[in-house]
Amino acid sequence: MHPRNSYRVPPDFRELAKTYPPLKPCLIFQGDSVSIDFKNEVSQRRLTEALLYRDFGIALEIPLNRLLRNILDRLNYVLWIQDIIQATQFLERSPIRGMDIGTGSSAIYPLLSCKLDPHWSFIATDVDAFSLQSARSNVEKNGLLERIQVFATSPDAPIFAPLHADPKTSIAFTMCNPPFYSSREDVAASAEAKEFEPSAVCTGADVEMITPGGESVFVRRMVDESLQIGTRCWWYTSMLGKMASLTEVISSLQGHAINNYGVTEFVQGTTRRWAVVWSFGDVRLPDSIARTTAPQLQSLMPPRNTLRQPFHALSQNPSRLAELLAAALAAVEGVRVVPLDMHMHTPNAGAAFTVSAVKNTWSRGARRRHKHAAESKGPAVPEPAAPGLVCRMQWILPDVSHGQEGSGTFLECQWVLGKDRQLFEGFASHISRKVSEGVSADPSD
Ligand SMILES: C[S@@+](CC[C@H](N)C(=O)[O-])C[C@H]1O[C@@H](n2cnc3c(N)ncnc32)[C@H](O)[C@@H]1O
Repeated sequence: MHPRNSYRVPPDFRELAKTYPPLKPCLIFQGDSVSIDFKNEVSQRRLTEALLYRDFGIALEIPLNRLLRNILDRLNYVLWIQDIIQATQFLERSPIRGMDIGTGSSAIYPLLSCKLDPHWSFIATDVDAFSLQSARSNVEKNGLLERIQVFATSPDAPIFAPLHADPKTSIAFTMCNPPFYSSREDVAASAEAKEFEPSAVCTGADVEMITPGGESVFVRRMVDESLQIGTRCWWYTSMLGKMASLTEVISSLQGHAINNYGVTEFVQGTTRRWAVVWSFGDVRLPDSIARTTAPQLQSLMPPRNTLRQPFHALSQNPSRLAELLAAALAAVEGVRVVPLDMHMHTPNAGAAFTVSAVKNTWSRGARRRHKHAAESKGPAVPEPAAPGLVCRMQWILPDVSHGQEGSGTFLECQWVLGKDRQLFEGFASHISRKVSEGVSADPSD
């Protein structure tokens, strides 16, 4: 579960019903304990409505013939999108506009997101007339008509129809909980497999749950379409309910040479869901957002954007480490180095710098080419204006409260911006080597 998801423990149903009286008839009293019947569709909906009302001030009516099983996984997904935007907001300043593909009758993602962040707005699409009407009414009931635009589309139209309709529109992200199954038989087979799960109520309409080829085909259509939309959307994302679909979507991204992507896993009880993110921009996500530690997913993970080199010597002398790092950075020609106050964000962070480089000036080959150009006195080649690499270099100092990983001293290089992985890895290894040389030459340890 996402660390900011507050639903780690079951609610006090009695108290909840006091705040939201329509839940009262659903309460089941057994001695001192109070619960509800999770297999009862009405009870489930009242519980979801009650939590949304109490915790987010959202007034919602969930029709009995449409899906909204629980909000825990919906909240997990919204919080992960928040993480992505917050980590990369140096480019996408507020206001932030997102698009929810297949918003459903509740418009749950736009409502939750807009209640959590007053700077966010949404385009919310769907193909189902009933859901569109119900979504509009829920948006209106919550006074969010100015921030959530409900957009009717059709199954044959492009999935990102609103971006096609207006080529000037650009957005920060897309999100989607796609129809999951490929057919009624697929729904039945899945229900059978879940026979013994305690809360296996699934009462969606066919249009919500079924799409030709299932979720994998739907999301791979998104990948194909995103090639045309490109950087008019910074972060394309989708939820996935089957591990096999995740494998197929990642393989589609790799097939299109989309290397700026990430995967996360949402675990809730025995249920696992995944979400995938990709981008054509050059902003790189921290590994904490784009990679999971789940062993069975490692083969699907993108390469690391954070490289760590252990340093045991001088671990008791953070100010000397800071000097060595500053000196190694200062010795690289043509890079801009800005010191950062990382202590505000990471308690065990030592000295930290943001480094921007227009091009490779540090490798032996680059230095040789530079010397040759200077000697030949030919016409000056204009420098590119934008940096080809931005990264954050910092010391991570021992911190016993952070378990094993926090118990050593590391030089960390986090890729923040750029298209060229070799440039990033080459720079990280150059600085690491220079700092190592400085540490070895230092008589004080
Ligand atoms: C699994 S439901 C998700 C509903 C809601 N987002 C939620 O999480 O509760 C999938 C939704 O996608 C809609 N849908 C199906 N095909 C679509 C398409 N091509 N474009 C937009 N929405 C579509 C369905 O009508 C349905 O509302």
